[in-house]
Amino acid sequence: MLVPRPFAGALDYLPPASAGPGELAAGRIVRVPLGRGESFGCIWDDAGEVAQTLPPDLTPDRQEEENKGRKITLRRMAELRLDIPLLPPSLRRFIDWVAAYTLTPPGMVLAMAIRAPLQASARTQLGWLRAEPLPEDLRLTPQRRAVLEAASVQHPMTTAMLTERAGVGAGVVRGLAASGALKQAVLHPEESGLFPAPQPDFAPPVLSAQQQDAADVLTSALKEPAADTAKPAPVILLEGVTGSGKTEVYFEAVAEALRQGRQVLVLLPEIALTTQWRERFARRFGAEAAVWHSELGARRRRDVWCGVAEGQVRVVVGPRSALFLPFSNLGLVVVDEEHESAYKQEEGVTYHGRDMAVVRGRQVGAPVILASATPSMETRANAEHGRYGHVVLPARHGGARLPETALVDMRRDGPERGEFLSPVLSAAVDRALEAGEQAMLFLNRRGYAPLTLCRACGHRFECPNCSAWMVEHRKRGVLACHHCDHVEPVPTQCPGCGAEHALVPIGPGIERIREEAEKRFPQARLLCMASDTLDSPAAMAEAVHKVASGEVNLVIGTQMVAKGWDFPDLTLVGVVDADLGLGGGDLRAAERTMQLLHQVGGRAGRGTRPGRVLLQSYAGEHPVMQALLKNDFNGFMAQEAALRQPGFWPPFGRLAAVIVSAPQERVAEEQARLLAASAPRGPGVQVLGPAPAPLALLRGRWRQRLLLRTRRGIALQPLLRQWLGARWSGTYGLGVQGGGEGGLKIEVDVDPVSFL
Ligand SMILES: Nc1ncnc2c1ncn2[C@@H]1O[C@H](COP(=O)(O)OP(=O)(O)OP(=O)(O)O)[C@@H](O)[C@H]1O
Ligand SMILES: [Zn+2]
Repeated sequence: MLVPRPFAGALDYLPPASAGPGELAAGRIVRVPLGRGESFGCIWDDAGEVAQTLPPDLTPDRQEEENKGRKITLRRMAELRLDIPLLPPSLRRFIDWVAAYTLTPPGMVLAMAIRAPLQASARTQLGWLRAEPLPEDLRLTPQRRAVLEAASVQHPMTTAMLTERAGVGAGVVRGLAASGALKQAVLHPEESGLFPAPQPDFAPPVLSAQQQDAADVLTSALKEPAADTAKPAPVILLEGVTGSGKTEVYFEAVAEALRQGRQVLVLLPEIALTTQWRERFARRFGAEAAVWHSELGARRRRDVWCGVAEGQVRVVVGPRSALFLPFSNLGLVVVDEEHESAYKQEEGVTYHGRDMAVVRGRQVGAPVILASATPSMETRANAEHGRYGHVVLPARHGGARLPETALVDMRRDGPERGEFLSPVLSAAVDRALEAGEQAMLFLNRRGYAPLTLCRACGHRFECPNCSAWMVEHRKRGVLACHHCDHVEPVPTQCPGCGAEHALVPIGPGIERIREEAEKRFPQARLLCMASDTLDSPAAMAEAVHKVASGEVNLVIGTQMVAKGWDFPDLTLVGVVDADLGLGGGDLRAAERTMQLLHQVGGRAGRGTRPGRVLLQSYAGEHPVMQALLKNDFNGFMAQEAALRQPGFWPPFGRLAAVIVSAPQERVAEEQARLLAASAPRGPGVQVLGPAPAPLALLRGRWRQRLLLRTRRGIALQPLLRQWLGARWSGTYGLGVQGGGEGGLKIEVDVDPVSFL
């Protein structure tokens, strides 16, 4: 029995008194007594794991018995949850694999996988029908009209379905219900059209010759006889310049999997990106894909989860967490924008969604497609060494050209003091807007200003819990820490010297660029897109609609505007601070900046008119800027590889970060030193550190980092287990909070992406 606690493995239980024959199958979700309380669990069948006794803090009375070597009485399961489909074997093996790879207790991985079906209880639910006739005095707004168009007179739909389809908030649905235009009705999952089936041949595009070749490679990977079990299912890198039609091409593979009656999983790095993707999918396949993400209502999550397990859901689109859905018949996995660091989960179970997607595919024999215009170093290396297949789309679709990139040297041609848009960039925006085109200003920083300073005494506002400056958010009137929840009102008086009105914002955030743009381009129809202002899928959908329809002609945004969008009239992209990502010196800073700027530039000129990218930089000679100017992504990556190879940095070696943290700085330092003293050593194995983390203080905890680095052929996990396990046997697993000395915590991050 696997329970959602940080134990090293499964526990033993007696079956419930009432269990019928066949009901005790592995994968069944059950309720069990645990310690003094109760928990859910899943009947597990991993032969390799030794059954564990309950840990002492949960059953203090049993601890003594154990110590005296007496037999332990097994407890009885409380109840079988027959209303939840079995966890299929493939998901159970995946959970085991992720747990072992990331050094996470398997129960914690299980907890992620089965949260959804446990949260909402009953599957019968109520939905809405459109009243017929509609009330005569009904006040109609465009939003209400959209809901009424989405609603049916026969098939009830839930509030979530209606708000999703109409792109409005739940309030609109409630309003319509109150005015009698929507009537409540019982929803039957089978009849409600919850998961309409996508049609593989609904509206196939006419592919260019290049696209067709690429699509053929992908579909033939799916056609290979599954009987050939000696050969693992292929992983294929689909590399295509921005706007080359990668989506259209991998849709052909999706169609093939549908024809074969298999399920498909498409991963996107962020929920925000699903909006345009879903519309395109529905146009191509005549029905929506099932969307999976954390902001769905509990009921919908449960329905999708069960629908995936039972096979009614054919195509799922979602972020990395969708990997843990209980697919029963998975035939294809697509990871779009595979280079995105958003695929890495940094909290709880620290896993990389792209890498785990490859594992998931391999385990069930499903081909995996990794799509990107700027593939990660890891994936490129795998393709170069023949471990992955490689398909390239070298040109944009329909004769569109890649944008011209130019540099604005801020040392020479910079803006006036206190401003951030150079004359060159401003003039270019003016020209684009006058020509009836759209422009985008990109700055990867939320808020108004990243630092606030007292002009009189030099006082700087720092977060009390983190080693980070407080970021001013002027619209909300607060200073906020971007690393913890700390927020305080912007004071009028300096807390250092008491001076009145002496605080000055230093540097720009997106709000400040907006302010400047409003002054400078008074004619522009402006829209600001940042994750804190567009915080729901519906808000996002509305914003996208405004840009696509031309209602807006100047978009100002953070990294969320960089990715995947397809706005044909957008011709100019201005990068306000191209140097922003280069500081900090982490392993992937240059690679990431390159990918981000290349992606954001790739939004320009996707339609009939040519695009232009202007990079404002103080470091024009930097290899990243030079590569962007020459549009030489491959050359840049080859250079980067040459830098990483000699030191066995990934992808030429392996890394795991060990973060030691404690509320007292001294404790963290001491423990990190002790840990370093027992570090594994040997040929090809090295431990770097300890050193204070760049974010030395985070949420009130002092942090020290160690880095274990090995050559490619040497697995990290056994080394980590031996190293950390020997010293920290008091905790119930690694990578989670142990109740150790002085609130000490040791976290392990295999294949780290963030080095903060
Ligand atoms: N064969 C085709 N027929 C019609 N339209 C196409 C075709 N191929 C691509 N397009 C259109 O070209 C545009 C760009 O395609 P798509 O978004 O798939 O490119 P992409 O390679 O995924 O781009 P990015 O990497 O920038 O996200 C879209 O509007 C898409 O509908
Ligand atoms: Zn903070």
